[in-house]
Amino acid sequence: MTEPLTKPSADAPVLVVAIDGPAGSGKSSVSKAAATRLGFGFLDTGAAYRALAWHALEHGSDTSDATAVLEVFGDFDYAISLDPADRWVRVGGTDVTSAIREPRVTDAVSGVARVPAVRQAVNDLFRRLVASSGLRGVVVEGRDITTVVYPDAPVRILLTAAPEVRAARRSAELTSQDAAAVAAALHKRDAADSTVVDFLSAAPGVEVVDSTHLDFEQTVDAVLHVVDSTMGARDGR
Ligand SMILES: Nc1ncnc2c1ncn2[C@@H]1O[C@H](COP(=O)(O)OP(=O)(O)O)[C@@H](O)[C@H]1O
Ligand SMILES: Nc1ccn([C@@H]2O[C@H](COP(=O)(O)OP(=O)(O)O)[C@@H](O)[C@H]2O)c(=O)n1
Repeated sequence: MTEPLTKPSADAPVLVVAIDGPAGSGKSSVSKAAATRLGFGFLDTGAAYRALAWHALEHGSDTSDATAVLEVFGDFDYAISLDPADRWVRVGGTDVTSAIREPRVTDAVSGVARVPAVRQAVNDLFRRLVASSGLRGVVVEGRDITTVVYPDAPVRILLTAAPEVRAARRSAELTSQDAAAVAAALHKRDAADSTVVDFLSAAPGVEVVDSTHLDFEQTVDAVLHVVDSTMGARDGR
């Protein structure tokens, strides 16, 4: 299935595989693996909201105050790698790849993601990053990618898993933190985020991949199966 990374011609559209889902469903890790197998780029959109939350905290701003968030958004200089083999995130030249995963950022992120003007501006940025990537395809993952950012993407998937399974996976990843606290923070963030976008039910035309009873490789295969069958149907295969 692997194809050359670059586009066949400069004006060919970038093929977008749009993946949504709640926290801990595997969006980031599964999308990265799927992108690698497809020879595509990978865009983690949550990293932009996390980086903005980090930036606001650096300024000592109140991330629950929309006016304060908009003020720091004014000098938010954001850059991200689309290369699944070399992931990095920078704000104003500072590498924040690890810092944006810290609990203080995770706790603050839903506040900045609630501001409509921020969402509109970062969504435009995502589309520009993908369109100018020069890549043949990009797997784009987040909360509103299948519905708001790329409602017309040729492949749209909602990746989901039972809440207790998602909490257990996130706790297994964050071994230095108390498991009950990690689970509580994840459910609290889902509740806050779901007031902004519906990422728990699939919009018309969106395929559901439920990984509750699948291991990691089986989940990647299930996503690639949707890509293959959707593209095959589109190409008349
Ligand atoms: N199907 C799966 N089975 C087991 N572990 C998984 C599966 N999918 C993802 N994981 C693991 O669960 C954790 C959370 O996945 P992640 O990609 O960070 O989710 P999200 O981006 O949706 O928050 C990671 O440690 C990842 O390796
Ligand atoms: N497309 C997106 C992506 C993330 N987000 C916000 O950014 C936060 C962090 O996203 P993430 O993808 O890193 O979170 P996880 O699902 O990986 O835990 C989410 O909790 C949302 O508040 C969003 O609003 N829209």
